[in-house]
Amino acid sequence: MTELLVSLKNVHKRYGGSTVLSEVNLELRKGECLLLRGGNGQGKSTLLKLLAGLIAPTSGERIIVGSPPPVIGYAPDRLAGLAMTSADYLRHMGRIAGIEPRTLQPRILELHERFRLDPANKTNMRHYSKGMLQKVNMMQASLREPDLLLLDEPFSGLDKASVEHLLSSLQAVQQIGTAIVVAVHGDIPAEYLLYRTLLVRNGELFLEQEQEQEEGVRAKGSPQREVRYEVKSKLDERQVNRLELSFPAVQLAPEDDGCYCCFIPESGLQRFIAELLEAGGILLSLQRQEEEGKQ
Ligand SMILES: Nc1ncnc2c1ncn2[C@@H]1O[C@H](COP(=O)(O)OP(=O)(O)OP(=O)(O)O)[C@@H](O)[C@H]1O
Repeated sequence: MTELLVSLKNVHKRYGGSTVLSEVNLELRKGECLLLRGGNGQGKSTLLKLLAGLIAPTSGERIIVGSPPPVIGYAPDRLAGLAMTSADYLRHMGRIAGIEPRTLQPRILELHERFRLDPANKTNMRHYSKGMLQKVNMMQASLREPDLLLLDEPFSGLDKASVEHLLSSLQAVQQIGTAIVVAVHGDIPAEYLLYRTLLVRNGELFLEQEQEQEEGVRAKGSPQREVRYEVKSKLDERQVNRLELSFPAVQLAPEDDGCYCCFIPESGLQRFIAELLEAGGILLSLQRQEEEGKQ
């Protein structure tokens, strides 16, 4: 399995007399994406804050793995419109986070470019739209190139094009090995992201699904294309079981020559290969396929 970053072991959280989370056990690994779904007041934000280390469990443990420990970026559910520009805000936050000025400035420019905001915009953030504030919120969380990115309702206030753009940015972030946890109310059109979904209900976590979408995130007007990889490998039974457990949505089909073949969407390839090799499997061939997607 890929590297463990953070785990919660038998965590309970109470506010006053009321229990918000009970017996939460959760492991987050490099490069994975976890969607936390649930209605209002079910405990999603509380869980994100526990993972971020911003609040302590009432009982149970939060374990951080690695030396140096993983960098964690956290974007709360909303950012207040402050009387400063986005670049000034990020400069402040970067200094507080201990980023050196010569690294900070290019990082701020890069994040403005990634989230399509103008770094030279002199407008105060208090005049920003909800969507623009949401972007600055995520830029703040991404300042230190986090190993784990925790996002609370990042899509609220974003129009369709911005949601699609954010999803493709998250895909790029996941592909370089960053783990992402996103709290949302409903479903998200998370094409290309390989993720598993946990439902937070009455303080407990329920595994919903591991989702693998093969349709691409599409820029308006561009042709719709699906990219996937045909992976052929030599695996024993134990290795097949391990891969099936980690990637329930992927079918490992036995071939006549005793090898296994499966199709992996581009977004999940890196994680799948890492797991296959770590389990001791032998990679025989990898073939890229690109075809017209369905309308
Ligand atoms: N600091 C706090 N003090 C007391 N109660 C709190 C505190 N923070 C959260 N709660 C309560 O804990 C419960 C879970 O809140 P939380 O914000 O984690 O839910 P949520 O699933 O994120 O909800 P939403 O989707 O509405 O943001 C709610 O009943 C909330 O009122």
